[in-house]
Parts: sequence; structure tokens; C-alpha cells
Amino acid sequence: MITRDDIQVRLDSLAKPVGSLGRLEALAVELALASRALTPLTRPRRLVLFAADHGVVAQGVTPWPSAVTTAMVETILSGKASSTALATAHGVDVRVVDAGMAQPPREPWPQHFNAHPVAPGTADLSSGPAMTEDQFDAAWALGETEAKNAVDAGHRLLIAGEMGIGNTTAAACITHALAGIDADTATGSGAGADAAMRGIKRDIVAAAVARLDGRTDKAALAAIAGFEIVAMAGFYAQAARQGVPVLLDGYVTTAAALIAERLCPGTRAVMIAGHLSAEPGHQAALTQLGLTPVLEWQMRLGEGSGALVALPLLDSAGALLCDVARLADIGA
Ligand SMILES: Cc1cc2ncn([C@H]3O[C@H](COP(=O)(O)O)[C@@H](O)[C@H]3O)c2cc1C
Ligand SMILES: O=C(O)c1cccnc1
Repeated sequence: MITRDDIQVRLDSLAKPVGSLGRLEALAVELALASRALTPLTRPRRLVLFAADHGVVAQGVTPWPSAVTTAMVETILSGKASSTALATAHGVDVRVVDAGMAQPPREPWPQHFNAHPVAPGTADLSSGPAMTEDQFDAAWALGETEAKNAVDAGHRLLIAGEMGIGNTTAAACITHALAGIDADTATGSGAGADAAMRGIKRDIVAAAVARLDGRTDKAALAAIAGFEIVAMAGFYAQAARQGVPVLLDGYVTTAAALIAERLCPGTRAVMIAGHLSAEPGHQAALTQLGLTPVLEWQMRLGEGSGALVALPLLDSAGALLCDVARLADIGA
């Protein structure tokens, strides 16, 4: 296992004054640690976009109807979403996965979205558990499979993204429950909630988490999560098992990262935080995981967009460790 010291020794041996690349060197250390390699690769890489709907949307927690989830998946598939434009710009393979639950009768979970509407989403978390433990397990397994398939296909860096109208309410519940912040701080405006809507959302978040009585086990997390969020948690856990780094996006992906670390301690070791979302609870979630975001650009979109914008900096950090000569090689 390589250590922080090993990486620092390598950085300091390169043909440049010690420390002269500033924060890029800190990022190189993070990338090497997460990759468990002194010469980490960032290519090929894949973005897996998990889509799902949320029953809590019925309570007026977002200005957008659930139909926008499917409309955006179609836009993503056409390559015309923010995420897909950025993925194309940066040479990222994209997969779109329907994390929704086909029911009843229970059909196999779709492995790939084929321009059909996203399968039915979670139950309304304001009036009962969002999903059963069986559904939690199925969503987790879906994410694990996606990570395994990506690694088997040769990908060396993985990004999870999400599309799910209403999912910042689930993310707020998870962050309130797992990162020790109050419901008000955990609740942001998501995709554009105004002050009144944000108030409704905060009260729903507070009540849903209060019902857990301090429990944060799988059953408790199933009550407040979303299918795409649990799938991303399984994705991260599997990536960690495979020793492949993951670049986190914003508030919603970090909520998934909190679940992964809670249920599979140590998953955090492969995580790099792409950016700090404008959602007010994101900083606490990153702090809980011990992560420092690459960018602070007031982005608040999701779809993996913040991770994709940070990605060229990760490429730069990797190039430094892989391609720069050593002082000893140039006789200096
Ligand atoms: C057109 C559109 C594109 C998006 N792309 C990502 N999101 C983001 O907004 C949603 C979460 O916000 P809330 O919880 O407030 O609904 C998620 O779908 C997330 O990915 C979008 C939202 C919209 C409207
Ligand atoms: O930071 C995020 O992940 C985010 C913020 C707003 C809307 N959707 C996602």
C-alpha cells in the first residue's frame, strides 16, 4: 500500500521546485491515494447517471413535476443535457440507468434506459418509509453491478450522477441524519424552491428524520432515501472494493457517499470531492467524510456536472505524476 509520504517523495523528486504547483500537488496526492498508485490513470473514465422519481414530490417540495425526470433522461440520451455536453467535452463515457422500481408485478430492474418513462419511484417519505429494505438491496445491487461492469470494461475513474426530481429532499434527510446538521441547514432550494416551498421541505425533512429516533441503520436509511441515491451508494462501495477512485458531484451524490461510508466503512478512501455545491448542507457532508472540494463555483445542478467540470484538474494532477521527469533524470 502506498502512503502519503511515498507520494510526497515522488512529487518532490520531479523536475520543478518543491511545492511549486501548489494545490495541484495536493490533488495529485489525493488522486494517488484514492487510486493506490504512484502513477494514477484518469482514463478511460465513465459517468453513470442514475435516474429515479420521488413520491415526496406530491408534497410540493420542488417547483418541477416528476415528468421532468423522464424528459431530462431523454435529453441526456440525446447528448444535449449539461452533463452530456460536459462529458463529451472531456472524453467521458456515459451510461444512463433507470433506478426506478417496476411494480407490480415485479419486473427485472432495467439495466439501461431505452427512452421509456423512468419506472415508478419511491413512496412518499413524508407519510411512511420511502422504500422497503428489499428495494434498498435491489437499488444497492444495481449500483454495485454498474461499478463492476465499468471496472471490467477498463474504466480507471468513475463518476456517479443523478437525475430525479425531488431528490434534494431525500439528500437533505440523509445529510440531516448522518452529518449532524439540523434540518434547516440541510434543506436548500434544490432546483429552484422559493422561501415558502423551502419551509415546507424543511418541515418534511425534520419530521421524516425525527421518526427515525436516531437510528441510521439500513432500515432507517431506506425510509428517507431514493432509489438513485441508494444505487449510487452501492456504486461507490463497489468502486472502493475494486480500488478505483470515484469523483463525487454535489449534494445528492455526497448523500449517497454518506450512506456508503455508513454501511461500508472505508469506502471514503476512494472518494475525491469534485466541487462544493451551493446547497447549504453540502459542506457539512464533505466535512463528515473528510473531503476537500476541488472547486467552489456555486454550482447546484447535479447530473454529475460539478464532477465533470473538476475533471480536467484531476487529469492535470494525474499527468503531473505520470509524465514529468525527475530532477535526477535531468542531472539537476
Ligand atoms: C430541467 C432540470 C434539469 C436537471 N438536472 C439536474 N437536476 C437536479 O434537480 C433535481 C433535484 O432538485 P429538486 O429536489 O429541487 O427537484 C434533480 O433531478 C437533480 O439532478 C435538474 C432539475 C431540472 C428541473
Ligand atoms: O448539489 C447537488 O447535487 C444538486 C443541487 C441542486 C439540485 N440538484 C442537485
